[in-house]
Amino acid sequence: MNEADVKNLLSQYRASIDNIDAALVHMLAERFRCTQAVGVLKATHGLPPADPAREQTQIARLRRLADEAQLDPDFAEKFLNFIIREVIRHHEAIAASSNGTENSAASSGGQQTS
Ligand SMILES: C=C(O[C@@H]1C=C(C(=O)O)C=C[C@H]1O)C(=O)O
Repeated sequence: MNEADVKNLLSQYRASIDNIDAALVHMLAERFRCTQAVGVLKATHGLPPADPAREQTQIARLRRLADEAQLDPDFAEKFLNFIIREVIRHHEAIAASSNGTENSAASSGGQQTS
């Protein structure tokens, strides 16, 4: 393979990587939009920000899916835990702010400002 072919192939891979990164951002934005609404629901009804039993179910499922997809299950677990920790931080902030109705997902677009 000559230098021009290598450059061409590299830029093709990078175009796919850029598309995948964009999809990840959009998927994460949608996920956080949902979890912000869950945070408001929980705060309004006095439910705790974290649900460790639900998390265990999600982790077990994601590890299975990762394994099937030839993705390292440990990496998948770490990635999910990283996201969940951030969600719980948002839920704690929502619960701390009045009764949770003012800091709604609809009004903030799912984005945490603090
Ligand atoms: C979103 C929730 O709140 C927390 C965040 C979770 C998540 O980001 O998937 C899962 C469980 C909870 O600890 C929920 O209870 O469903």
